[in-house]
Amino acid sequence: MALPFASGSKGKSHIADVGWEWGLYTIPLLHLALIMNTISKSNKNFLRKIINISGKAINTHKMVEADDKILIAVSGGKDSLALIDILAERRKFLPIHYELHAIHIITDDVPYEIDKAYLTAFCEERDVTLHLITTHAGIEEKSNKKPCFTCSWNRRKELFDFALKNGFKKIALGHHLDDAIETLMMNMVMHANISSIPPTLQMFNGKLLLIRPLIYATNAEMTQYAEIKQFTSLKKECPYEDHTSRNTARQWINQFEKLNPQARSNLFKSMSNIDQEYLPNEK
Ligand SMILES: Nc1ncnc2c1ncn2[C@@H]1O[C@H](COP(=O)(O)OP(=O)(O)OP(=O)(O)O)[C@@H](O)[C@H]1O
Repeated sequence: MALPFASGSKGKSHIADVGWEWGLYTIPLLHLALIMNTISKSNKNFLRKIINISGKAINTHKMVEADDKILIAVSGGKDSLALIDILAERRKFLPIHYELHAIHIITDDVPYEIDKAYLTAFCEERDVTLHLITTHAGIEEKSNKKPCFTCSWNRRKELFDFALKNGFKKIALGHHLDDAIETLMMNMVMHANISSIPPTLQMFNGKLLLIRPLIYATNAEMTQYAEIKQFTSLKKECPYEDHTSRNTARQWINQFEKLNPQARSNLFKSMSNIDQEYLPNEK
Protein backbone atom coordinates (compact mmCIF):
# COMPACT_ATOMS: atom_id res chain seq x y z
CA MET A 1 0.00 0.00 0.00
CA ALA A 2 1.42 3.36 -0.94
CA LEU A 3 1.25 6.07 1.70
CA PRO A 4 -1.47 8.49 0.65
CA PHE A 5 0.57 11.69 0.79
CA ALA A 6 -1.14 14.50 -1.06
CA SER A 7 0.68 16.17 -3.92
CA GLY A 8 2.20 19.54 -3.19
CA SER A 9 5.14 21.86 -3.57
CA LYS A 10 8.39 20.49 -4.86
CA GLY A 11 11.70 20.67 -2.96
CA LYS A 12 13.56 23.97 -3.08
CA SER A 13 16.84 24.43 -4.83
CA HIS A 14 19.84 22.61 -3.34
CA ILE A 15 23.46 22.13 -4.31
CA ALA A 16 22.87 18.63 -5.58
CA ASP A 17 25.33 16.00 -6.68
CA VAL A 18 24.39 16.68 -10.34
CA GLY A 19 27.26 16.45 -12.75
CA TRP A 20 29.95 15.30 -10.30
CA GLU A 21 29.49 11.67 -11.07
CA TRP A 22 29.92 11.81 -14.84
CA GLY A 23 33.62 12.58 -14.71
CA LEU A 24 34.12 9.82 -12.15
CA TYR A 25 32.38 6.99 -13.92
CA THR A 26 35.47 4.88 -14.49
CA ILE A 27 35.99 4.49 -10.72
CA PRO A 28 32.43 3.42 -9.92
CA LEU A 29 32.31 1.00 -12.84
CA LEU A 30 35.54 -0.67 -11.73
CA HIS A 31 34.27 -0.77 -8.18
CA LEU A 32 30.95 -2.29 -9.18
CA ALA A 33 32.74 -4.86 -11.32
CA LEU A 34 34.83 -5.93 -8.32
CA ILE A 35 31.97 -6.38 -5.89
CA MET A 36 29.70 -8.04 -8.41
CA ASN A 37 32.11 -10.65 -9.76
CA THR A 38 29.60 -13.44 -9.19
CA ILE A 39 26.88 -11.74 -11.22
CA SER A 40 26.54 -12.21 -15.00
CA LYS A 41 27.46 -9.36 -17.34
CA SER A 42 23.86 -8.69 -18.39
CA ASN A 43 22.74 -8.62 -14.75
CA LYS A 44 25.56 -6.23 -13.86
CA ASN A 45 24.41 -3.97 -16.69
CA PHE A 46 20.88 -4.16 -15.36
CA LEU A 47 21.94 -3.22 -11.79
CA ARG A 48 23.92 -0.31 -13.20
CA LYS A 49 20.88 0.79 -15.20
CA ILE A 50 18.74 0.93 -12.04
CA ILE A 51 21.41 2.86 -10.15
CA ASN A 52 21.46 5.33 -13.05
CA ILE A 53 17.64 5.58 -13.14
CA SER A 54 17.68 6.41 -9.42
CA GLY A 55 20.56 8.84 -10.01
CA LYS A 56 18.43 10.59 -12.64
CA ALA A 57 15.56 11.05 -10.16
CA ILE A 58 17.97 12.18 -7.42
CA ASN A 59 19.69 14.70 -9.68
CA THR A 60 16.60 15.98 -11.51
CA HIS A 61 14.79 16.66 -8.25
CA LYS A 62 17.88 17.65 -6.23
CA MET A 63 17.19 15.00 -3.61
CA VAL A 64 20.69 14.59 -2.18
CA GLU A 65 23.34 17.16 -1.31
CA ALA A 66 26.68 17.13 0.49
CA ASP A 67 26.58 16.39 4.24
CA ASP A 68 22.93 15.38 4.20
CA LYS A 69 21.65 13.12 6.94
CA ILE A 70 19.05 10.94 5.26
CA LEU A 71 16.55 8.72 7.05
CA ILE A 72 15.47 5.78 4.88
CA ALA A 73 12.02 4.44 5.81
CA VAL A 74 12.16 0.68 5.54
CA SER A 75 9.17 -1.66 5.51
CA GLY A 76 11.35 -4.69 4.88
CA GLY A 77 9.91 -5.16 1.40
CA LYS A 78 12.04 -5.43 -1.73
CA ASP A 79 11.75 -1.73 -2.62
CA SER A 80 12.95 -0.26 0.65
CA LEU A 81 15.78 -2.82 0.86
CA ALA A 82 16.80 -1.84 -2.68
CA LEU A 83 16.57 1.83 -1.68
CA ILE A 84 19.09 1.29 1.14
CA ASP A 85 21.34 -0.62 -1.25
CA ILE A 86 21.18 1.98 -4.05
CA LEU A 87 21.79 5.02 -1.81
CA ALA A 88 24.72 3.20 -0.15
CA GLU A 89 26.07 2.05 -3.54
CA ARG A 90 25.96 5.60 -4.98
CA ARG A 91 27.71 6.98 -1.90
CA LYS A 92 30.74 4.81 -2.74
CA PHE A 93 31.42 6.63 -6.00
CA LEU A 94 30.17 10.17 -5.38
CA PRO A 95 32.66 12.82 -4.31
CA ILE A 96 30.21 14.08 -1.70
CA HIS A 97 29.51 12.44 1.64
CA TYR A 98 26.08 11.91 3.16
CA GLU A 99 25.02 10.05 6.27
CA LEU A 100 22.56 7.20 5.82
CA HIS A 101 20.23 5.96 8.55
CA ALA A 102 17.38 3.47 8.18
CA ILE A 103 14.26 3.29 10.30
CA HIS A 104 11.84 0.41 10.60
CA ILE A 105 8.69 1.01 12.61
CA ILE A 106 7.26 -2.02 14.36
CA THR A 107 3.57 -1.74 15.19
CA ASP A 108 2.98 -4.03 18.18
CA ASP A 109 -0.75 -4.44 17.57
CA VAL A 110 -0.23 -5.75 14.04
CA PRO A 111 0.41 -9.50 14.16
CA TYR A 112 3.66 -9.83 12.26
CA GLU A 113 7.30 -8.90 12.67
CA ILE A 114 10.20 -8.75 10.27
CA ASP A 115 13.52 -10.57 10.69
CA LYS A 116 15.42 -7.95 12.70
CA ALA A 117 18.73 -9.83 12.54
CA TYR A 118 18.62 -9.87 8.72
CA LEU A 119 17.81 -6.15 8.52
CA THR A 120 20.51 -5.31 11.07
CA ALA A 121 23.17 -7.23 9.09
CA PHE A 122 21.88 -5.77 5.79
CA CYS A 123 22.33 -2.21 7.12
CA GLU A 124 25.67 -2.93 8.79
CA GLU A 125 27.13 -4.29 5.53
CA ARG A 126 26.22 -1.00 3.86
CA ASP A 127 27.38 1.31 6.65
CA VAL A 128 23.83 2.42 7.39
CA THR A 129 22.72 3.04 11.00
CA LEU A 130 19.51 1.19 11.76
CA HIS A 131 16.82 2.42 14.16
CA LEU A 132 14.12 -0.05 15.21
CA ILE A 133 11.17 1.75 16.76
CA THR A 134 8.22 0.01 18.38
CA THR A 135 4.86 1.75 18.47
CA HIS A 136 1.25 1.00 19.33
CA ALA A 137 -1.31 2.11 16.73
CA GLY A 138 -4.40 1.52 18.90
CA ILE A 139 -6.25 -0.51 16.26
CA GLU A 140 -8.70 -2.06 18.76
CA GLU A 141 -9.22 1.18 20.68
CA LYS A 142 -10.06 3.02 17.43
CA SER A 143 -12.43 0.34 16.14
CA ASN A 144 -14.55 2.95 14.32
CA LYS A 145 -11.64 3.49 11.91
CA LYS A 146 -10.23 1.03 9.37
CA PRO A 147 -7.18 -0.78 10.88
CA CYS A 148 -5.07 -0.04 7.82
CA PHE A 149 -5.77 3.69 8.08
CA THR A 150 -5.03 3.77 11.85
CA CYS A 151 -1.80 1.80 11.42
CA SER A 152 -0.39 3.82 8.51
CA TRP A 153 -1.42 7.14 10.11
CA ASN A 154 0.37 6.18 13.33
CA ARG A 155 3.43 4.91 11.42
CA ARG A 156 3.75 8.20 9.54
CA LYS A 157 3.42 10.15 12.80
CA GLU A 158 6.20 8.06 14.41
CA LEU A 159 8.36 8.49 11.33
CA PHE A 160 8.01 12.27 11.22
CA ASP A 161 8.42 12.63 15.02
CA PHE A 162 11.59 10.55 14.96
CA ALA A 163 13.03 12.54 12.05
CA LEU A 164 12.26 15.93 13.59
CA LYS A 165 13.56 14.94 17.06
CA ASN A 166 16.80 13.50 15.71
CA GLY A 167 17.85 16.22 13.30
CA PHE A 168 16.89 14.57 10.00
CA LYS A 169 15.77 16.94 7.25
CA LYS A 170 15.19 14.26 4.62
CA ILE A 171 13.20 11.03 4.65
CA ALA A 172 13.63 8.62 1.73
CA LEU A 173 10.67 6.41 0.81
CA GLY A 174 10.68 3.31 -1.39
CA HIS A 175 7.82 4.25 -3.73
CA HIS A 176 8.37 3.58 -7.43
CA LEU A 177 6.71 4.53 -10.73
CA ASP A 178 3.95 1.91 -10.47
CA ASP A 179 3.02 3.21 -6.99
CA ALA A 180 2.71 6.70 -8.51
CA ILE A 181 0.48 5.75 -11.46
CA GLU A 182 -1.70 3.41 -9.37
CA THR A 183 -2.19 6.25 -6.85
CA LEU A 184 -3.05 8.64 -9.69
CA MET A 185 -5.76 6.31 -10.99
CA MET A 186 -7.12 5.55 -7.51
CA ASN A 187 -7.32 9.24 -6.58
CA MET A 188 -9.21 10.00 -9.80
CA VAL A 189 -11.67 7.13 -9.38
CA MET A 190 -12.17 7.19 -5.61
CA HIS A 191 -11.66 10.88 -4.76
CA ALA A 192 -12.42 12.81 -8.00
CA ASN A 193 -8.99 14.32 -7.71
CA ILE A 194 -5.90 14.37 -9.92
CA SER A 195 -2.92 13.84 -7.62
CA SER A 196 -0.29 11.25 -6.89
CA ILE A 197 2.95 10.82 -4.96
CA PRO A 198 5.51 13.41 -6.07
CA PRO A 199 9.29 12.78 -6.31
CA THR A 200 9.83 15.26 -3.46
CA LEU A 201 7.45 16.84 -0.99
CA GLN A 202 8.14 19.52 1.60
CA MET A 203 6.45 19.06 4.96
CA PHE A 204 6.19 21.07 8.18
CA ASN A 205 7.01 24.40 6.50
CA GLY A 206 10.15 23.01 4.91
CA LYS A 207 11.52 21.34 8.07
CA LEU A 208 11.29 17.94 6.35
CA LEU A 209 11.68 16.89 2.74
CA LEU A 210 10.30 13.56 1.58
CA ILE A 211 12.33 12.09 -1.27
CA ARG A 212 11.51 9.15 -3.54
CA PRO A 213 14.67 8.14 -5.40
CA LEU A 214 13.00 5.08 -7.03
CA ILE A 215 10.19 7.11 -8.61
CA TYR A 216 11.40 6.52 -12.20
CA ALA A 217 11.83 2.74 -11.76
CA THR A 218 8.98 0.30 -12.38
CA ASN A 219 7.85 -2.42 -10.02
CA ALA A 220 9.14 -5.05 -12.49
CA GLU A 221 12.57 -3.38 -12.48
CA MET A 222 12.70 -3.27 -8.68
CA THR A 223 11.67 -6.94 -8.49
CA GLN A 224 14.48 -7.85 -10.87
CA TYR A 225 16.98 -5.73 -8.90
CA ALA A 226 16.05 -7.51 -5.66
CA GLU A 227 16.22 -10.92 -7.34
CA ILE A 228 19.66 -10.36 -8.83
CA LYS A 229 20.96 -9.08 -5.50
CA GLN A 230 19.23 -11.98 -3.74
CA PHE A 231 17.52 -9.84 -1.12
CA THR A 232 15.21 -11.67 1.23
CA SER A 233 11.94 -9.75 1.40
CA LEU A 234 11.07 -9.39 5.08
CA LYS A 235 7.58 -8.12 4.50
CA LYS A 236 4.70 -10.47 5.21
CA GLU A 237 1.13 -9.92 4.13
CA CYS A 238 -0.61 -7.90 6.83
CA PRO A 239 -3.97 -9.48 7.79
CA TYR A 240 -5.57 -6.01 7.89
CA GLU A 241 -4.29 -4.79 4.56
CA ASP A 242 -6.93 -4.29 1.85
CA HIS A 243 -5.43 -4.29 -1.62
CA THR A 244 -8.73 -4.29 -3.53
CA SER A 245 -8.65 -0.87 -5.19
CA ARG A 246 -4.87 -0.91 -5.75
CA ASN A 247 -5.07 -4.35 -7.33
CA THR A 248 -7.85 -3.16 -9.62
CA ALA A 249 -5.80 -0.12 -10.68
CA ARG A 250 -2.87 -2.47 -11.29
CA GLN A 251 -5.02 -4.69 -13.53
CA TRP A 252 -6.23 -1.72 -15.60
CA ILE A 253 -2.65 -0.58 -16.09
CA ASN A 254 -1.70 -4.09 -17.25
CA GLN A 255 -4.58 -3.94 -19.74
CA PHE A 256 -3.51 -0.48 -20.94
CA GLU A 257 -0.04 -1.83 -21.49
CA LYS A 258 -1.49 -4.39 -23.92
CA LEU A 259 -3.00 -1.47 -25.83
CA ASN A 260 0.26 0.49 -25.80
CA PRO A 261 3.57 -0.87 -24.46
CA GLN A 262 4.44 2.71 -23.37
CA ALA A 263 1.29 2.99 -21.22
CA ARG A 264 3.15 2.92 -17.88
CA SER A 265 5.63 5.63 -18.69
CA ASN A 266 2.95 7.63 -20.57
CA LEU A 267 0.67 7.63 -17.53
CA PHE A 268 3.58 8.86 -15.42
CA LYS A 269 4.60 11.54 -17.94
CA SER A 270 1.00 12.69 -18.37
CA MET A 271 1.17 14.11 -14.83
CA SER A 272 3.70 16.68 -16.08
CA ASN A 273 1.88 17.37 -19.37
CA ILE A 274 -1.46 18.87 -18.41
CA ASP A 275 -3.47 20.80 -21.02
CA GLN A 276 -5.50 23.13 -18.79
CA GLU A 277 -7.32 24.55 -21.81
CA TYR A 278 -8.72 21.13 -22.64
CA LEU A 279 -10.03 20.42 -19.17
CA PRO A 280 -13.49 21.45 -17.96
CA ASN A 281 -12.22 23.55 -15.01
CA GLU A 282 -15.64 23.42 -13.36
CA LYS A 283 -15.75 24.15 -9.65
N1 LIG B 1 7.04 -0.27 8.96
C1 LIG B 1 7.63 0.68 8.26
N2 LIG B 1 8.65 1.37 8.78
C2 LIG B 1 9.26 2.35 8.10
N3 LIG B 1 8.91 2.71 6.84
C3 LIG B 1 7.91 2.07 6.25
C4 LIG B 1 7.20 1.01 6.93
N4 LIG B 1 6.25 0.55 6.09
C5 LIG B 1 6.35 1.26 4.97
N5 LIG B 1 7.34 2.17 5.03
C6 LIG B 1 7.76 3.13 3.98
O1 LIG B 1 6.67 3.43 3.13
C7 LIG B 1 6.94 2.99 1.79
C8 LIG B 1 5.68 2.44 1.16
O2 LIG B 1 5.12 1.46 2.02
P1 LIG B 1 4.44 0.18 1.42
O3 LIG B 1 3.83 -0.55 2.55
O4 LIG B 1 3.61 0.58 0.25
O5 LIG B 1 5.71 -0.59 0.92
P2 LIG B 1 5.80 -1.89 0.07
O6 LIG B 1 5.80 -1.51 -1.40
O7 LIG B 1 4.80 -2.89 0.47
O8 LIG B 1 7.23 -2.35 0.57
P3 LIG B 1 8.59 -1.84 0.04
O9 LIG B 1 8.34 -0.48 -0.57
O10 LIG B 1 9.54 -1.75 1.18
O11 LIG B 1 8.94 -2.91 -0.93
C9 LIG B 1 8.04 1.94 1.92
O12 LIG B 1 8.79 1.84 0.71
C10 LIG B 1 8.85 2.51 3.07
O13 LIG B 1 9.68 3.57 2.59
